Amino acid sequence: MQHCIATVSLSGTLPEKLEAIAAAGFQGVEIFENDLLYFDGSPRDVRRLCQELGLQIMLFQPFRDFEGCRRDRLQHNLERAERKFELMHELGTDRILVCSNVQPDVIRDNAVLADDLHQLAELAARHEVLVGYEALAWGQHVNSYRQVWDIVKTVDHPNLGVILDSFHTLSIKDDLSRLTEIPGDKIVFLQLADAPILNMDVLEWSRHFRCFPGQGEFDLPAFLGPILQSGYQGPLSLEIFNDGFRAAPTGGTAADGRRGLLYLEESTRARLAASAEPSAAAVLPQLFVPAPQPQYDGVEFLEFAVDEAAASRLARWFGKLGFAHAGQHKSKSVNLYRQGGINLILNSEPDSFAHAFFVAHGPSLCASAFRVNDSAQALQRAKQYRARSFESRVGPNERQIPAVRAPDGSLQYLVDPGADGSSIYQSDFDMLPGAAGKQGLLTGIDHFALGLPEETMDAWMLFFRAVYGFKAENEHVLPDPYGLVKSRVLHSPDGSIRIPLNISENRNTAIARSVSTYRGSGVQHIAFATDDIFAAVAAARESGVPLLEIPRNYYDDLAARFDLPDEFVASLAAANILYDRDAQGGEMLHVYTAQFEDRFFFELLQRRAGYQQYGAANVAVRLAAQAQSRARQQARSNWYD
Ligand SMILES: O=C(O)c1ccc(O)c(O)c1
Ligand SMILES: [Mg+2]
Repeated sequence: MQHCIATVSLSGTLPEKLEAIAAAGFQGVEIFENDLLYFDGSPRDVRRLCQELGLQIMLFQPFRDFEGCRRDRLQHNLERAERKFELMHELGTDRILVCSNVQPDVIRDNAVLADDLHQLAELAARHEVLVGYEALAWGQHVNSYRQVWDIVKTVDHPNLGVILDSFHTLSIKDDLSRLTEIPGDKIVFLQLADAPILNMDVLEWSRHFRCFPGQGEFDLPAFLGPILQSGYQGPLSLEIFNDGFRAAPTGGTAADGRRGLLYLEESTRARLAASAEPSAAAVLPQLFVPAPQPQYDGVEFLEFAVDEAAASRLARWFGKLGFAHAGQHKSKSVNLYRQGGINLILNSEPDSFAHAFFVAHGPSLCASAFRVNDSAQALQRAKQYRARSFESRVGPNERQIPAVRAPDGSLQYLVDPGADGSSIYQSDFDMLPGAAGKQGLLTGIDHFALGLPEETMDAWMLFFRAVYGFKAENEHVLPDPYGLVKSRVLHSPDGSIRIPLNISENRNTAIARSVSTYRGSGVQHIAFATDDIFAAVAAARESGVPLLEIPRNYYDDLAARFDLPDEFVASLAAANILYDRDAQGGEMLHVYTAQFEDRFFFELLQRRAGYQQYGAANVAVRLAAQAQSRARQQARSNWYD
């Protein structure tokens, strides 16, 4: 379908916005009146600029507080409209949005509103433009698309139709069943926005918290599906009022918007394909179908960008945690460490992607690799979703692994089993005696958590949902001793890959400090799975892994909360193991290591009886314990001691 976006959705000057919109591949644009007012050129200049960029001006908006106004204002309002119609000729657009009146003195009589809109439609006919009437959710009298449709039906004029906006309909949980009543050709325009579910004043919610499809929590396919079924063929247009977007780099936001519309098309298509109605089958050919999302089988490896010195320090940590040095790259300064099904790579190759990443961020996670059933297909899907692919320099006989750039520029490799059954390591590495992987106590990567700059969370959500088909779990707000942390887990549909994403608005929380240390997003911790947490802790202690100490008070509370036997609680306390239990009796037992150079730490974790969460209740305990440990360390290192 054709894609359009309102200029209000982006930061920058009008020419900057238009350039970004064209570069992202939109066919059209809604000119928001304020953007025109602030532009130091004529409407004809805007028209020319759009033409040069290959953009069609699909709508001009908004026109406010027209219908049902004070009777002595009506003539003035019609004259005001006429001036806008003339302006639209200069812009070269034939559609205008009239939003429902929000003035307290509006006349609450649909016959009067219909009469006013009839006069407006007559005027529009003389100017050969179309008027679309939109219900604002906070409209004084008209606040639902159902009222708008009733009035438009009454007026019954070829130059007046309906404008639908998903925000105004879904924010008030409006009845969607009458959407199919509106014939497609009576829908003048269709605006789409997602949003997080928030309990707040609807006007404030709309003006500050809208986001792109796939970034929020609205059921947009339930809204778009019926509209397409009733024959709407016009563009899908984004109209996003969002404080973060107004401040974010223009090009990236526009690109996210395009991805959001593609994702909405794919999700709506899936919904309609499951329907038995013939009108649903009829619209499928219009909708975006990318390559199917891959099937996943866990994390293949995690790769760290390091220099020689950091490589040897981190390798010592890996050794203490039971990893074997399993391979040495044939042509690069890259080493593989392995235990159970876990592969960790240290990359200190000068003049490489990892090196550039190291220079920018210091010791950090520069790449992760997902095991997929078909990496070529997974890469194709990523490209269809306009992700950037990456090709690394490979030596002779080394394997080129398909890779995609994540929103922060780090890499995500897509690794499939390969036709000849050989592993990616066999072709590129000289394998060492420990190559089979030490049969240690750690068996796999349960999850790895990232800390993100606050304003980038939306982009990550959409990227993982669209490109990889990951699911987003509900947001948790967690207390850090110095502020709040918001955490949302993304996981592959089968649960084999889990990535908690964390943001914080406060400046001194663990997440905020992580963002400042890395100068951007970065890995916060990596959780290794074990089948025997007590043995894993004993082994870690034995080899001198510093573990995070948990206060005694925590265990007293635990005994009370879960009614656990005293000896069990004592054994947890002795090992600094945190505990959680879900409603079905599933259990999680976990410990944390100290931080590696104030950047990231490891978690050893055992899930029992199908426990699926992350011990959110324990995060606050961990954050407080980490803050205390940092304070102790600082006290020890004071210069005057
Ligand atoms: O917030 C507003 O005023 C506003 C204006 C125009 C729209 O199309 C809309 O959805 C909201
Ligand atoms: Mg709107």
